Amino acid sequence: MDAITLTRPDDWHLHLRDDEALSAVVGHTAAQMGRAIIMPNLKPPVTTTAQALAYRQRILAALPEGSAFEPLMTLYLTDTTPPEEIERAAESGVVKAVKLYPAGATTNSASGVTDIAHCDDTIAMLAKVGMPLLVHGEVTNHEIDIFDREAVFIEQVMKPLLARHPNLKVVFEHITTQQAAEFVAAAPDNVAATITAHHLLFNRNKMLAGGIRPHYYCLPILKREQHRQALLKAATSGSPKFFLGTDSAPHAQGDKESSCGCAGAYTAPAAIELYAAAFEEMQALDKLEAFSSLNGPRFYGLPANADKVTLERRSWSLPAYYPYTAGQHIIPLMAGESLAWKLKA
Ligand SMILES: NC(=O)N[C@@H](CC(=O)O)C(=O)O
Ligand SMILES: [Zn+2]
Ligand SMILES: [Zn+2]
Repeated sequence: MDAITLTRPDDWHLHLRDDEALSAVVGHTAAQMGRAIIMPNLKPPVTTTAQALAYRQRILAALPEGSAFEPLMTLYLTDTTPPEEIERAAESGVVKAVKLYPAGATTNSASGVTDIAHCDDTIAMLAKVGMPLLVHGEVTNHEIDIFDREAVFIEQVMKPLLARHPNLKVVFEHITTQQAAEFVAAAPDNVAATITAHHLLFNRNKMLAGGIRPHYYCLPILKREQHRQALLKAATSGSPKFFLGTDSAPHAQGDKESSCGCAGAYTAPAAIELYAAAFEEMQALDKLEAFSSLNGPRFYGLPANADKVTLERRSWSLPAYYPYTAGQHIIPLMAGESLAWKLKA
């Protein structure tokens, strides 16, 4: 097979940042994706519908001329988000989901939720209006080993949350473990998951063996091979519960290559090509369209994109870097390495 035609994909988990950084990165996603769920972890975070509307305008203003890319906005849940904010969000038609960051779990999560019990009425309102709760699923108890934080989260937070709110739509974001893949596969239809390309392609050896590679450091952290295999199996299973979410998370080179480097992998410029590589590894390219373009809209209650894209089998190399904010570069995942598939322009 030398070409594959797909319904245009969407990215159900994306970081676009703001200002100069936003302008530097948004075109990479807009060249591939019809829509993306935009993460709200700005500094300060996007906690109100009014802020989400204003952020959406800044994204639209930063898009390349003529782009039809549609940003789908989210709110950042805090201990004090009132249920009325969820009603406003639902009425806006522009905010599509609310994001739960356990306080301290990841980049810009300091204002996140300290105890989910504080949010019970607000989460009940989400269930009532049918708006998904997107979850960064890692515990923040620093006594728990970093490689175990997702599996422990399922037991300590996810299961009690769903027991309390059985109809709540939940997206377990960027799953990285066999436990999460199996949990979502067995859960009722109101529970789904996004999977990144990097967690499908790499295990922790890529980051840690033969030298430390900071551009592969992201949260949740890359796990051992057994978990990668479970994610590949889930993504290519044909189950509508699993869909594309790159978690493309740009950070300046200097902030990654540091004695205390930031978490986040930059995959937006080659997003669909990276997923194609993972699906090809499983000889499951025939399952790529459902994962990339159909399952996500179905879960969010939106139509699939009307246009198509074509991937061609053509070897190309990712550049060593992309320009970022003044004087800074971003190093993409697989910088300088080659990929077998290329999206036709
Ligand atoms: N994934 C990451 O490693 N980083 C994300 C935050 C997140 O999605 O947890 C970021 O905003 O940089
Ligand atoms: Zn996250
Ligand atoms: Zn993210």
